[in-house]
Amino acid sequence: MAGMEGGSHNWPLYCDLGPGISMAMRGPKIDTIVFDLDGTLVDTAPDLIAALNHSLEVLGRPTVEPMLVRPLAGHGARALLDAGLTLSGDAPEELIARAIPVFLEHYADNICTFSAPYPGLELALEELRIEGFRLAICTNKPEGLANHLVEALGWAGVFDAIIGGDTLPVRKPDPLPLLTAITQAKGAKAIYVGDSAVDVATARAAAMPSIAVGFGFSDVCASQLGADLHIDHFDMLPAAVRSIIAPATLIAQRVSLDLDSGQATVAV
Ligand SMILES: O=C(O)COP(=O)(O)O
Ligand SMILES: [Mg+2]
Repeated sequence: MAGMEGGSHNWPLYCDLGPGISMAMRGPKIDTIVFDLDGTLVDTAPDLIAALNHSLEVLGRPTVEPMLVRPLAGHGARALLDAGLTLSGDAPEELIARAIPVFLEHYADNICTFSAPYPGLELALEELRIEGFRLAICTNKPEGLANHLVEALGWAGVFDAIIGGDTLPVRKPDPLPLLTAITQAKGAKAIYVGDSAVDVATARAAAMPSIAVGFGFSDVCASQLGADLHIDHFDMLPAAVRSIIAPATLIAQRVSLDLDSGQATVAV
């Protein structure tokens, strides 16, 4: 680890470890893993884009190639409709407003036709549960749709809390939905796992570490999202969680040994 060779180091050594790791060291112990939903737990893009294309057909507009709008799949109905309409001309507000209920009705009726959890997710959740973590969802998807999807996937009871984009007066990147998810899950502190820059910003605003997944909807590479760690497959998640928590525990213990003497140094 950078800066740990050579016997002892002046406080604060944790600065070498990145902002999320240093946040993990302060205050209560991490006991909860909170997940974003669209593009993180579940590949919902096919059903969202099917709802978009249905809405475009109803409006008499041409349908779109899924790959053209996939990066917007985690940005909500309005952004998808705006992009879908713009591709074939204009996207006036009045048309978007008319299309939103059409989109939402079709999506609600077909929420889990093609949507599927990302590979390795269920095993990773089980492993985290066995290690004693609480599990929660913090998504910008409307809460009703989030609950509907979770039930359709057979996940009733898997998560200790589900906070949607309309659960509170504010949504991500405001930290309140993430903090509320932790409180509702009866946790104290979390790592937030997400697929977008908004998710990383939310974790940062809540002073919590984040892990970015590289298989979601973002067109920015996961390593560039500013998260503390990034993973390409859910089988890497339990180790990523441990590697955020373990060095913090290790260093905190070594630092506390020397805090008694008033000399905040770390013995290696
Ligand atoms: O549906 C949305 O608006 C975004 O959903 P997400 O926050 O789970 O990515
Ligand atoms: Mg997302």
